[in-house]
Amino acid sequence: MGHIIQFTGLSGAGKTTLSTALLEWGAANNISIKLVDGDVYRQTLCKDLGFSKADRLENVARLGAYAASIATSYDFVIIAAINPYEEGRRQLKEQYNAPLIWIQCDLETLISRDTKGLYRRALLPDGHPEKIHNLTGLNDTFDTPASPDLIIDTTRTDTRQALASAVAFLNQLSRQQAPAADIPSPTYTHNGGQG
Ligand SMILES: Nc1ncnc2c1ncn2[C@@H]1O[C@H](COP(=O)(O)OS(=O)(=O)O)[C@@H](OP(=O)(O)O)[C@H]1O
Ligand SMILES: Nc1ncnc2c1ncn2[C@@H]1O[C@H](COP(=O)(O)OP(=O)(O)O)[C@@H](O)[C@H]1O
Repeated sequence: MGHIIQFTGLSGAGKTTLSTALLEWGAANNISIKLVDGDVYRQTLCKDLGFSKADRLENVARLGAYAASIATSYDFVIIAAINPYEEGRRQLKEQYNAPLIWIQCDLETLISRDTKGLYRRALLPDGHPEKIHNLTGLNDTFDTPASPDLIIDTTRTDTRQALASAVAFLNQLSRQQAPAADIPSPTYTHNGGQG
């Protein structure tokens, strides 16, 4: 049974970038990792869901159930969703023993990155036809994680540093929960990210 790990973090914080880096690292080190990315599964498994609190909690619950259903086939399954509510995070932790990694980033930096144009739209004046009224962290709830198992602040670190922290965490998790399995140190050479 592989470890299920949950991410939390605002849009643009770096959940997908870090996960992709982890997948590359895993492929290079014979560690099987499956990425369950909220943004992607909203096109399939969760395409009936919107962004109300109830729908976001349902979304995260479905991703958790899916991750659990495939966890025997991988060393790690990463749920990379915004996952904005403590209630949803606690549920994944209790049900699947899934540690929480907070991919943190200042709002100011997110607004300047704005890779998908969502922050620009959320900052439009009321009444504008393109305005988004429920963008997490800007005009919708993001509960501050009360007890994350790891915080990776992408405001101040580049992707390589973020990856090193995540790999160290996975390594520790393997040692704690399955002493026989050890994970090699990172040999990551990707140039993506800032800094
Ligand atoms: N209003 C609003 N708030 C937040 N996010 C929005 C919104 N509208 C669209 N998007 C896009 O949906 C992606 C978030 O999906 P998640 O499944 O991760 O969200 S959640 O965990 O259910 O809150 C998120 O993907 P990421 O940018 O990868 O985080 C956005 O691209
Ligand atoms: N340390 C870092 N870790 C991850 N992404 C970073 C980092 N520093 C800068 N970035 C950039 O931030 C953006 C994050 O986008 P993305 O990974 O799609 O975020 P999310 O999946 O959380 O919405 C990318 O353009 C990425 O290059």
